[in-house]
Amino acid sequence: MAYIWHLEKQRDHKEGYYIGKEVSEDDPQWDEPFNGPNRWPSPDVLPGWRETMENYHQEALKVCKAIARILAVALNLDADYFDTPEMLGKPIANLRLLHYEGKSDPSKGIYACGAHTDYGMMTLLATDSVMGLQICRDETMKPQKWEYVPSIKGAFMVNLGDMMERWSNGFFKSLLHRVLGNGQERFSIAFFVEPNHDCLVECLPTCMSENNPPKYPVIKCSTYLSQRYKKTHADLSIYEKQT
Ligand SMILES: O=C(O)CCC(=O)C(=O)O
Ligand SMILES: [Fe+2]
Repeated sequence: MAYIWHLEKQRDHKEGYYIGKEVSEDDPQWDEPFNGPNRWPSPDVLPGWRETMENYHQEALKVCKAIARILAVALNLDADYFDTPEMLGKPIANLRLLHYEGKSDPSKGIYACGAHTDYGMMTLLATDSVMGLQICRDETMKPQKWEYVPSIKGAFMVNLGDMMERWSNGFFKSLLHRVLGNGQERFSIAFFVEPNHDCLVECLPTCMSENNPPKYPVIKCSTYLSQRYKKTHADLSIYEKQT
C-alpha cells in the first residue's frame, strides 16, 4: 500500500521521541488506556540510554508530584489533595524528547511548534540555551503579543495545562505558547502529567461558590484526553490516502 500525502497546511518543523510509563504485560496497568510498551533502541546502539530515560521519567514524576502539592496549597486544599490513588496514584506520564531545526517565519505560518496550550494537568519542560519558546499572556489581544521565555540553566519551566484550568474552574490559566526556530538546532524535553485515566476531573471544592459555580461539566480523564487527541489529529483528514 502506498500513501500519497497532499500537504495543504504547514506542519511543525520538529521531530520527537515519545516515551510513556514503562508497563510490562504482567502488570495490571497493562490494559489501561494510554499504557503500552515503549520501543527502545538496542543497547548495542545506545548503551545505558534506556536506563537514563527511565530514571528521568521517574524523577520528573517525583518533581511533578511535589509541584502538585504546591498547587494544592495555592488552592487552599490539603497539600496531599492530589496524592490519592484516584488522582496521582497511577498517573499518565509521557516524556517527549524534542528536536527542532530550521528557521520559522510566522508571516508564512512556519513554526518550529505552532501556538497551542498543553492539554493536561502540568508539563515540566527542560530546554537547552537556544531561545525559541514564546508565550502569549492574552490570547484576545489583536495583534497577539508574543514574549520569549529565557531558559535558565539547571531550571525547569512548569506549564499548567487545560485540564488544570478546567479542574480549578479557571483559577489557573493554561497559557498559549509556541516555539520559533532561529536557524539553530534546539533540543527540549517536555514531560506531560495527567492523573489516573479513570480520575473524574470535577471542579475542585475550593474553586466554586454560589457566585462562581462550576463552569465545566465533570469529565473522566481518559474521555477528556481522547477528545483532545481526536481534535488535534483531525487535521490528518487533509491528507488523502491512496492505494
Ligand atoms: O520545546 C519547547 O520549548 C516547548 C514544547 C511544547 O510546548 C510542547 O511540546 O508542548
Ligand atoms: Fe506545549
